[in-house]
Formats: sequence, structure tokens, C-alpha cells
Amino acid sequence: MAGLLWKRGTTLGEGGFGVVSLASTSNALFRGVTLPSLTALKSCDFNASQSLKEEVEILRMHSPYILHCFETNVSFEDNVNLYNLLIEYAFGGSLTDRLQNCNSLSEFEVNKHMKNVLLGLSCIHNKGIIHCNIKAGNILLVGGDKTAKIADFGLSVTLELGMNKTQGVIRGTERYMAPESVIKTEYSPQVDIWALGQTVYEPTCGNHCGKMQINSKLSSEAQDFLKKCLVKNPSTHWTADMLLNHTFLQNS
Ligand SMILES: Nc1ncnc2c1ncn2[C@@H]1O[C@H](COP(=O)(O)OP(=O)(O)OP(=O)(O)O)[C@@H](O)[C@H]1O
Repeated sequence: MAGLLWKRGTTLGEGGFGVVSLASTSNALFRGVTLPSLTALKSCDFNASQSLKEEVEILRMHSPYILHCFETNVSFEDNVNLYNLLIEYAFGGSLTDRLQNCNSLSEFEVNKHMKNVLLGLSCIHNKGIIHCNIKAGNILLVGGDKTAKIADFGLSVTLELGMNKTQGVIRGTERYMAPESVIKTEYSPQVDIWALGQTVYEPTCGNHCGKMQINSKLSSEAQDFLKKCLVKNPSTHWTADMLLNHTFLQNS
């Protein structure tokens, strides 16, 4: 693989689109930027790489709260042409991994992660991009301070200028999907806010099958934050920018 700035390491996991591996770079210089010695490599068959190619544009946005893509390239491995994204390695794994390791998170930690995710959502929503698959598994913890960053834009949609919703095929993970996307396949920035509410709801309130019951042991600020995320009527929803000013996030 002459010419590549990285060496593929162990497999971190597999998703619907392909494989994520660890990669070492020997701190190579790429376009004036020193690459971190450990990165992640998201790869898929070149012939089925359209979705990854579209994702790259978002991962190059330079938001501290969106997983960054350093470079893209094509490699020939095991007789297959692979399209690769060299992306930040999330040393802390995903929020799902974090939850599996400790069962529940303190309000302080939830608060810190949610603020970062909302900063990322504010950035994309203000550009007309809707993630459509916000969930604990797509929130990765990066760096020594485990900064929460939004990953996996494979299902994202970009709204046309002046539009505030789009209709189409069902996108997302059922458990986290807003009522309007399940019933009418409608997508607006609200679907990401609803999914974020579900992401906080599960570890803090339990995974109930019936009626939603917000845990009364949560602080009143946290309970109100959840209610504002899980508004059923999309026309009265809170935006990422409004939620960033919610009292629950003022202490993080
Ligand atoms: N940058 C990264 N750093 C560390 N681990 C990662 C990184 N990107 C993905 N992973 C891990 O690799 C695995 C596969 O991730 P990926 O996002 O491709 O699939 P998924 O989210 O599990 O499934 P799907 O794409 O079908 O929703 C997951 O366990 C994920 O936490």
C-alpha cells in the first residue's frame, strides 16, 4: 500500500456501510497538519461508497463537536478497492460503551455530553443538515477529556434553502425516531432533538415499553430539559440553540 499515510490495525467494529478499523499514521504530515498517531479508518467497497462520500463533506466541517475526517483515499486490499475515511479515533468509545461500563451516568456527565452534542447539532442545523440517526452509539467520546462528538452521518439529509422539513423514506433507528418521522416520514431538525431526548431518557428513566415516565428523582431542571426535547408537536419544539440556554445546561 505504497503512498498511504496510515497502516490498518485491528477492527473496531462493523456497521451497515462497512468496517471501522484502528490505524496508525507515524504522525505523518498531511496538507500541513500533523496526523494523530492513532486514527480510525472507516472503509467500504469503492463501488458502494456514495454514502461515505456524501458523509465526508459534513465530517470536514471543523466543528469541535463533530467527528473530524482528516483525509480520504482508495486502497487495494485483498483484491478489493476500498474507499477510506481517515477519521478521529474515539479513545473513549461511544456513549453506549460508556453506559454499558457504568450502568447509569451522573447528571453532571449527562449534562456535559448533551451540551457538546447540542453545540454540534446547532452547527449542522444552521446549515440545513439533519443527522436523522442521533443515538448513544453515534455519540463518540474523543481525546483525554472524552469530548462528546457526533459521528455517523450516513443517514443525514440536507434541507433545501427555505424549507424546514423534508419527506421521504424512513430514516433512523426506530427507538429514537420522532412521531412525525414514523407516521409521516417527515424530517426537520426536531427529529434530532427528539432522538437526543430519547438518548438521555433511556439511561436516566429506564426503557419503558408503555407510557413515558420521566424519573422523578432527576433534578427539576433535568426533567424539564427532557420534556422540552420530547415535545410531540413539531411546530412547538425547542431548537438546539434554545436548549443550549436551558437552565439544565447552565452549570456545565
Ligand atoms: N472514530 C471511531 N473511533 C472509535 N470507534 C469507532 C469510531 N467510529 C466507529 N467506531 C466504532 O465502530 C463500530 C462500528 O461503527 P459504525 O458507526 O460503523 O456502525 P454502527 O453505528 O455500530 O452501525 P450502523 O452504521 O449500522 O448504524 C461501533 O462500535 C463504533 O462505536
